[in-house]
Amino acid sequence: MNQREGNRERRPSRPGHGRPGPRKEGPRKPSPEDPARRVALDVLRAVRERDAYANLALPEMLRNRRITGRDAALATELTYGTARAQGLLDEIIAACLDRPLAKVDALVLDGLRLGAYQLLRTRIPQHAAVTSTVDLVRADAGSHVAGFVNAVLRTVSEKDEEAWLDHLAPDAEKDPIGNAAMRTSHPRWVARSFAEALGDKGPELQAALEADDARPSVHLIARPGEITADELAAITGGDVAPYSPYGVHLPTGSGDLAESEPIRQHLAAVQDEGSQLCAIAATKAPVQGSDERWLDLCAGPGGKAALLGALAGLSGATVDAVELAPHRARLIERVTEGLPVTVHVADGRESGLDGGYDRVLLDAPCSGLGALRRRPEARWRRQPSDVADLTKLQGQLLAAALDLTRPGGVVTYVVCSPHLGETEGVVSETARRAGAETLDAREFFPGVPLLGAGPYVQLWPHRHGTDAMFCAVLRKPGETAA
Ligand SMILES: C[S@@+](CC[C@H](N)C(=O)[O-])C[C@H]1O[C@@H](n2cnc3c(N)ncnc32)[C@H](O)[C@@H]1O
Repeated sequence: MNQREGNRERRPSRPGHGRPGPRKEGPRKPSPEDPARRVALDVLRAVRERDAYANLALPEMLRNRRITGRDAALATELTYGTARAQGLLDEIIAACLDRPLAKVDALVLDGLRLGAYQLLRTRIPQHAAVTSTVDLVRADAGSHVAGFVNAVLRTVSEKDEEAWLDHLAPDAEKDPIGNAAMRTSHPRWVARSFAEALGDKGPELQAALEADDARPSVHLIARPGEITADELAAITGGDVAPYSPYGVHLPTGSGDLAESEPIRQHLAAVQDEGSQLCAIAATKAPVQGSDERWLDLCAGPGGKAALLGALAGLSGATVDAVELAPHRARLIERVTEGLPVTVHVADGRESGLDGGYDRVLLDAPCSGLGALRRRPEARWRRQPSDVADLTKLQGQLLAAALDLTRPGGVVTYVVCSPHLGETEGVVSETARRAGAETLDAREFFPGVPLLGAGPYVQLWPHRHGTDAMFCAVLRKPGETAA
């Protein structure tokens, strides 16, 4: 039943797009009665209006409004859950309207998404989900929209999520990718790129998308030479990571990490285990001859540079870290303080550095499709055209990385994406042009299972519990240094 059929008398005259009616000016006061939902709605709005990142905006708002405990947990669940499920929620909301979704005022749509998420994916009672949402939207967009929001949400609540999916999802036989995409709330093009990388449109694609839709645990790195993973796990109450010797997994929902003592003392940092494994691989690939000069060509904000720097310090090497954005270069300086790392603000394609490096890590700018689970709204913000722009830059940076490497030295190419354009496409073409040898990267991920046929490594949330990082290792041809 659509909204016209079921709730005609409740619908407002027309809460038109771009004409939201009377609104309060300036920042709205947090509602004392419902601080959690107020924060969630304000973050969703900031994401939409200012391109804010939910995982940065939310903790800041919680801190500023002094929201803690159960309210903070509820705000987190509602904000991230709604942002992640946005496309699916929109499909369902659209099915309850008698006009295009684009005609609904954006402020009202934020509220409808938040309300629909509560109805479909939480155990919050229907009455509480609807009434609280109506109250919030009324405060933001005016009383005239209250009946409309109430009516739409009541129509949403007539089915549970599974029933909506049965109603709306494409046929699984005819369109398996479209079906899996909708069932796991992913854009179709993202699901297709996963399917192409996995070589599967069936159960494994479904598992990969489901893992990508789940809230991930936070991974920490115990800084080599500062603290061991065992010690860090004991202090934080986490578990030692299965593959990285420096990794610790925290339980989901661990509190404010900025408050964590090991992080405050710079003994540990937040870093996905997949990122740790790729940085370690960059130090493991055998080079022929000297092994003292390392380069991190796209280093900001410095997670991998800090790990490289610590390992370089232990082995007597030094690291040059290049970053285009000055503010990100400053972050590298901060996290590599005391380590043998020199930071350069430059374009990696024309860094002006003297070449002849023994090892180069290129952790290239990428679509981030491999870390969507950590950035709730990202899957709806990214566009297929982003990838085309990025692959050109990635190819240029990889060619520059090979130029800066001495004969016999190695380049490790990493992206946080499984998209074949950014992974195999960039590497095979650039390696061919440069005449570089492709090494079997699986050898530098000891103990990590399910790495496929090689020579590249593609990690996956559903197989490894990591972000979907890609890693290729190339050796520059030519004479070796003594
Ligand atoms: C994937 S991030 C690197 C993450 C980093 N390795 C870490 O572990 O923290 C890519 C970085 O490359 C930088 N970047 C983008 N274009 C660049 C260029 N042409 N030269 C150098 N750095 C660039 C971005 O600003 C971004 O900080």
